[in-house]
Amino acid sequence: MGKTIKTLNNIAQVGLDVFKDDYTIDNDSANPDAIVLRSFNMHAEEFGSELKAIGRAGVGVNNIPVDKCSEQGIVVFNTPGANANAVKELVITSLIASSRNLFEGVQWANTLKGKGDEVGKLVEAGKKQFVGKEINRKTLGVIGLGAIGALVSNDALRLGMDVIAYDPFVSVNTAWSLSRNVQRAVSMEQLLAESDYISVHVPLTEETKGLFNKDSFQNMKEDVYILNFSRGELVNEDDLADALESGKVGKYITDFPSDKVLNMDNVIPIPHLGASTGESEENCAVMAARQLKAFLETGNIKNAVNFPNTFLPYSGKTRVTVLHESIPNMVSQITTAISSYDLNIADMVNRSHEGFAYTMIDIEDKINGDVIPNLEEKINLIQGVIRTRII
Ligand SMILES: NC(=O)c1ccc[n+]([C@@H]2O[C@H](COP(=O)([O-])OP(=O)(O)OC[C@H]3O[C@@H](n4cnc5c(N)ncnc54)[C@H](O)[C@@H]3O)[C@@H](O)[C@H]2O)c1
Ligand SMILES: O=C(O)CC[C@@H](O)C(=O)O
Repeated sequence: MGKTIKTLNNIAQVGLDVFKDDYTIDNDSANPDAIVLRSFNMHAEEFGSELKAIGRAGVGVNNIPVDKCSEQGIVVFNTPGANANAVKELVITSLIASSRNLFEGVQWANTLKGKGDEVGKLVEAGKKQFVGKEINRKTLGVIGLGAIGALVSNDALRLGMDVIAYDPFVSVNTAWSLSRNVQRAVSMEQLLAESDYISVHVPLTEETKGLFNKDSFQNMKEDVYILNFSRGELVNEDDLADALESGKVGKYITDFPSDKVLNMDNVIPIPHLGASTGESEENCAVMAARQLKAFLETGNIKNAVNFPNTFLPYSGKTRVTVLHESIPNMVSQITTAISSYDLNIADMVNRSHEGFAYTMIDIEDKINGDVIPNLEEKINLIQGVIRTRII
């Protein structure tokens, strides 16, 4: 049966092209099978009964009510690493450009328009206002060593910086990709105390909201430069205003300007350009679309943030997929329901992730279409089952 995809932001065409044949892209649909978005804020959205999956073409999912989605059996995907290079390039650019007062210098040079032959003389006289500092041999503190933090760390080392990093949950992938010359901070406090520049690359969660506050600013060196390409809410803006005013923070470079921050001195506001390259937008769109398509057609889950990665080779016969709570005795109740229709199981998989679980069971043959709604209903009645889909 045909499926409807709705987009809530501009999504690169090459990503939308993944949805061919049986798919319709309908941005007015009130009840799509899946939604693809970037930074659109979904917190006030109602979900249609057909909505099975949301694909975030990007990394941060703080714009999506993930808990509500889990409870309603809507799988939320993101695209880890797909825009990391784009963000890294802008972080490194901003690190150097802010150290050299490039943004302020360029802005000032533009004010000389119309000064005719005087321009050369004015430039030479005025440039002393913009004397900068070099990043070579300075210390960069990287908070969050995921896809972006690891790339930033490695490149900063290549540029001659010392790098100290903090991430209590560092993944095996990062550990493999990270230069051994990145120093591991034993605590946030150590990183804050030793860094001339701090770049933050953690998700916005209840735990990380306000990570930069009065106490953390106090721990930092005088005149530290902070780069925030993660999310604005990681920083307590009232405390930031004081830290900028006192000179504790020399510059705040942010990809997430707010009205408050725009009114502070020594802020470099960037209009959320971190992931805005053609390459990154295409990578994210294609990855999000492929993951959604695979899930809709086969039930396989890759890169969901609220349900476990789960893969079972798809035979094209009948597959029963069940999103459920991670509690005892679920698999046996589901298989009993299947057996009650005299159906033979060919293969199965069960995975769990932070309180939620996913079971996929392949039936030996294609099952009769009339059985499907009854079997679905029977499984849905099992306590702890969130959503059953028979493909
Ligand atoms: N500016 C942009 O356009 C842009 C683009 C991509 C991502 N982002 C933001 O950057 C964030 C990081 O992206 P990523 O691709 O590197 O994500 P990622 O998931 O690969 O890495 C995040 C890292 O943060 C670590 N972490 C979590 N909580 C932490 C804490 N309290 N202290 C230290 N480390 C902690 C995790 O262990 C993980 O290694 C995203 O969540 C998103 O908010 C912004
Ligand atoms: O879509 C974008 O341009 C930004 C995405 C970025 O904030 C992310 O979290 O991946």
